[in-house]
Amino acid sequence: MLGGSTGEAQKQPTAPIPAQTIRFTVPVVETPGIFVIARWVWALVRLLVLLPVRAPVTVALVVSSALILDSGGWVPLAASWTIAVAVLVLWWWRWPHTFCTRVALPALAKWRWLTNYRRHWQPVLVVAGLAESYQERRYLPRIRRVTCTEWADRVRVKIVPGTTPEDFQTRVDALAHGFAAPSCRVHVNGARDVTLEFPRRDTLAEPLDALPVHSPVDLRGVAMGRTEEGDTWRLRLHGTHVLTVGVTGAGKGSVIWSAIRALTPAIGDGSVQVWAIDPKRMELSYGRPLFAHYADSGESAVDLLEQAVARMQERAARYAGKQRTHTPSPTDPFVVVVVDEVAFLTAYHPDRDVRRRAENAIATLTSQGRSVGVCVLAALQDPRKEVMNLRNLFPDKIALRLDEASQVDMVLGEGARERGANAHLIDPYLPGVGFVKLEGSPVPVRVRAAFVTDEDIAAMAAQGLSSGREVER
Ligand SMILES: Nc1ncnc2c1ncn2[C@@H]1O[C@H](COP(=O)(O)OP(=O)(O)OP(=O)(O)O)[C@@H](O)[C@H]1O
Repeated sequence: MLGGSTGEAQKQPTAPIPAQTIRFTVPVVETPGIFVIARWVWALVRLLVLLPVRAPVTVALVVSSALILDSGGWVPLAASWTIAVAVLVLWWWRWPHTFCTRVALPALAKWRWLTNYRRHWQPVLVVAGLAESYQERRYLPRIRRVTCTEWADRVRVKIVPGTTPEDFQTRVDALAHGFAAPSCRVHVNGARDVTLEFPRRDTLAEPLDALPVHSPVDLRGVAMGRTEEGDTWRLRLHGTHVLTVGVTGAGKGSVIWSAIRALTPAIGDGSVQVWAIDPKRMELSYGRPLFAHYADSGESAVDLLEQAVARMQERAARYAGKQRTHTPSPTDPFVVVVVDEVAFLTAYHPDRDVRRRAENAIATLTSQGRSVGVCVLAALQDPRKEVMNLRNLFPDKIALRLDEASQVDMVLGEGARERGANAHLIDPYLPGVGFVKLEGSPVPVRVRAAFVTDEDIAAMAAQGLSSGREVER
């Protein structure tokens, strides 16, 4: 018989775990004072040797001032400084651009590095959770370089191995607040190499007048307004569909009108047609002469959409087996179907049949219209699925001011808010400001649409008609 019962062999759940007999640990050896002092001396020598390389201008100024003071006294020193300042003022006055890029911005970058980024780097990154610990050592992302543009600071960072740029992208709010900036955006340069961009001022605070119209029209990027970096914001229309979302007063009208304005020369020569649906009768009615078709009631809007579907299908049948892309021409114009407040047709219209037909037509146009030269440019106030379940059929989306943080990802796609697209925080006094994703980059860009006034629209309508275009009704 085996010794002991099964019950005896079982461990009591409360029984203490026996201590290990031998534990291996790293011995702690006290560092002798001489080593500590030697390290400080080495750091000081290294600093003095590297200083002329790291700050050549400052070192040259200090050394030359000291030499002048030593050889001639205070008067020659004051005279030299006066001449140097006069030369700088002359430079700034005669060549402000080169003064800015060669003197002012590099000096500002040094100042910002010293007083903001270098000073707060460790605490901000540790508290934001971007410093890593391994075997009791802390690893901190390293600042490679700080540069300044006219409106932002750019901090180039070498990230800790094992972390990813996404770790920074998900902490942009913490970084922005930590370095006292209104926002922060992360650009990936390469492996372990990112740039953090901190705006110093809002370049989009001032409204933008309607942009000049250029002919011929480039449908791959019509000029809509300005990006935060000061470039022209261009929106592709041919081969895509665009959904603009924003609360009432967010400036959806300025997005629609900026696009139509850029198309005016092509509307004039007949290679582009705009078909407009205007349920509010306020937004688009002013530019009626520009539109090939116009509808302002539920039934007429659905008729217009179904007509666009028929045109699209006729074209697709004609192209089948012969051509795979559409080239705009007066015989086969590029059709832009503009739908203001699309939810009126898809969710709010009392007639169920109108809602169903409108949804079917929009779904058909957005899923099949791209390659045959039909684009839907729609505006919407509420992006929730119950209101607009077709939003994913629009490849390009623009998020103007939104009501809730959760709506940002609904419009711009998952992770957009974490990457800094705070569309819910846009100032109500900045209509036309929003976020877009430009082609080839997951990072949302802040933009402002130009404001097209009623007078501009009247002039555009006159131009469209004076080109001899016949308006279909
Ligand atoms: N890009 C812009 N720049 C400056 N001001 C603008 C801009 N866009 C709109 N505004 C101002 O904001 C007001 C509201 O704009 P708009 O009517 O385009 O908003 P909306 O989003 O279409 O609102 P709704 O859905 O209620 O029609 C305009 O009357 C205009 O004064």
